[in-house]
Amino acid sequence: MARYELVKRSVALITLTNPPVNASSSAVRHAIAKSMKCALSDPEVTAVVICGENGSFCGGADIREFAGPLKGPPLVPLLDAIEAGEKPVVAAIEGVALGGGFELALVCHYRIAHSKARLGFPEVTLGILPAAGGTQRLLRLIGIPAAAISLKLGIVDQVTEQNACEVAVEFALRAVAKPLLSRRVSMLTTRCPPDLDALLDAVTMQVKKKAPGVMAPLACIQAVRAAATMPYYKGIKREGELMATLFNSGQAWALQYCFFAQRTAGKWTLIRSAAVIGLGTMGRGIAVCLARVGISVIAVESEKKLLETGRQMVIGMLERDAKRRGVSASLNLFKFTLSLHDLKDVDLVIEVVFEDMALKKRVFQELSKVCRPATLLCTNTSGLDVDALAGVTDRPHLVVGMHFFSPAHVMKLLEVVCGPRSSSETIATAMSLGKRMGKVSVAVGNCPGFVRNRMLKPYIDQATFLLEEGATPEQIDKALEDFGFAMGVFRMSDLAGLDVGWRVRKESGLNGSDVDPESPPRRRQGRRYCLIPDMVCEQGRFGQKTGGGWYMYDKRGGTNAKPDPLIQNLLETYRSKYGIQPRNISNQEIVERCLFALANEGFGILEDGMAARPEDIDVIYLFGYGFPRHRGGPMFYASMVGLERVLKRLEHYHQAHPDVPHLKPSPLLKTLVACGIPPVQKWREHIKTMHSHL
Ligand SMILES: CC(C)(COP(=O)(O)OP(=O)(O)OC[C@H]1O[C@@H](n2cnc3c(N)ncnc32)[C@H](O)[C@@H]1OP(=O)(O)O)[C@@H](O)C(=O)NCCC(=O)NCCSC(=O)C[C@@H](O)CCCCCCCCCCCCC(=O)O
Repeated sequence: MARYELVKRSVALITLTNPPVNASSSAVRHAIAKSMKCALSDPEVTAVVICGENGSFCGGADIREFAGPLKGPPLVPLLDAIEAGEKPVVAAIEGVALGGGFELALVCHYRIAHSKARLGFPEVTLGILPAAGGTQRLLRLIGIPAAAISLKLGIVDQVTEQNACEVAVEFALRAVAKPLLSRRVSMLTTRCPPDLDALLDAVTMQVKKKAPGVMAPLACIQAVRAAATMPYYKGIKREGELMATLFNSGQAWALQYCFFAQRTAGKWTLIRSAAVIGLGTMGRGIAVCLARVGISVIAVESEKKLLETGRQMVIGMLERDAKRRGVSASLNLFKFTLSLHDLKDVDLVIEVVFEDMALKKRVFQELSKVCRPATLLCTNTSGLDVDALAGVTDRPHLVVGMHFFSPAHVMKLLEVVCGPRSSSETIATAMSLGKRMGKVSVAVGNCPGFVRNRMLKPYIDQATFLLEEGATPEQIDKALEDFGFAMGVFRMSDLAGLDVGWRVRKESGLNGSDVDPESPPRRRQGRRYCLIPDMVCEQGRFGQKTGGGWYMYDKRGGTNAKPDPLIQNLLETYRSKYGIQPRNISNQEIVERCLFALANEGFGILEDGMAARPEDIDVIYLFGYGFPRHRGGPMFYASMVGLERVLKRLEHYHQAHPDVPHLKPSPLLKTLVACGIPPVQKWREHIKTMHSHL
């Protein structure tokens, strides 16, 4: 509900995490209170920044909670305590700061707002008024009457086009040790026009004429009068009295009902029930995502023992998730079964069985027989041909890929994979289901690996080639982490597990018994191939889960990565076996080879029409691989470096490594350079092939 972390050593960053709009539910208020206590009592913390996750500061009080008994820490004392604190608190406002969200911003000592942020008090549309000090503080800040934009009014201290949170952290560091008294809005005196009574009377008349019989706007005017004529402690009391009258009024109930009715009416959905086949890690996560948004789920496994394990894990996840969100667990939405026949009435099925085409085809054939003709059939394959699966069904137009990322109930990204025969309605339904589950859904074409995994291959390949040439996993990771990734490629691979890639390489004939015995060393299928990842896996080292991978860990599942002499030894033996003279490799080369190869594949994807636009690729990398947001994503990063430079460096590296096709500059990159390097938003105009659905 709120994340607490220390940034720049001395700034406590409190991030509200209550999707979709970070409404200040009782759980959020509780988390804010706890985080503030932590920040104020920690001597290392000199300033605090409050922001909201996913581009939204806070949409105000959780209106749903108004229907029941009020629980959790009350907002007014919580906000008063923030304002009274002795450390500067800065609000970093992106998206919306509405109602209670705006009130939260007003008690912060400084406000940094993104230029597109929206601040305001829409309470009156809900039949109430801003009753957490909003009427009293805003007027003290901007006076009566007031009109114009926030910066001019002095509501915000800085407007930015950048990431508001990062700007706020820098701002907070500068605010340390500055006096706070004048920053406490409740301590200010309201600036009033001399003809206050006449002004308020005129406004009252207008309101009565425009909205006859409506109570909330009139109560707001009374609260304004209180702000103008009373000290804060009396004004806030008056605000509370007015709220108490409105809060339980039929008008407030009706208006709040309208708010939700309007949104419910817009929610025409095909998907009320779904099935998940396979209760491994992914299947369990997907099942939780579905149930979380009220979809009833039939969960299927092939064996009794697996079903029982899956059931217990799902229940545990649901209970933990519900506790975290302060709601009750929706266990009643679940049914667990061993029989596909139970799926005959569901609206949608997501297949999450083992990544084996023959097995998946059998499942899809069976689904074709048991499900009603309108049921959508989705696969969570991470790279297999969605159209080949569609081809074994009686409804290829209703087959689509829904590629979740692990852990599925946490990771925001969803790739909706459009096969050539998937209908527009099918794709639209999968996209809207993704949105409903709170995912960032991106439609992609049906090619091996789709977008994220297809691009990951050249990125990881470069990293392993650099190992062959003399680098260590630590050196490569450090260079990428300095670039901004939370984890370098090897630490990330250890976290994800090395065995999946190993199995995929075996299935593609790159390793194992299918390898052509005639192929020269370190070459497969006509191109350079690094054997080191396979050798690591052959030793049973699959990453964190086995206690060792590219690094060693203190235990299975450990997260503390330490350089492993065994890997160092393996690298040295490998290099001497293949006569490779190790060389010193610069961080610049590491970053360029990994990231330019990544972006180059992105250009290839655009050219093949497998992603609609560079922004889609960047969003996939921001939400599906933790690409550093301040770099914008791989395609934006390439544009910032300069496409001409990217092209030159790729040409240089390809010349040095002609057996690595991924380093050969893509024709689209060349075209963009040749036609004067248009901005990212215009690249689409230069793409010839476009997937019919994208
Ligand atoms: C934020 C928006 C602009 C976003 O718009 P968008 O179009 O992007 O998305 P949607 O509108 O579809 O919304 C998405 C989704 O989110 C839900 N939602 C949005 N806002 C809220 C919210 N505030 N609470 C709960 N849920 C919200 C929405 O329903 C959608 O859900 P779905 O399931 O359909 O996907 C736009 O959403 C928007 O404008 N939201 C409303 C913003 C707003 O009005 N905010 C003000 C809220 S009221 C408030 O903040 C009050 C505070 O001032 C004061 C609180 C103090 C309380 C003290 C109570 C004292 C009572 C005293 C009485 C005592 C008497 C007694 O003893 O009984």
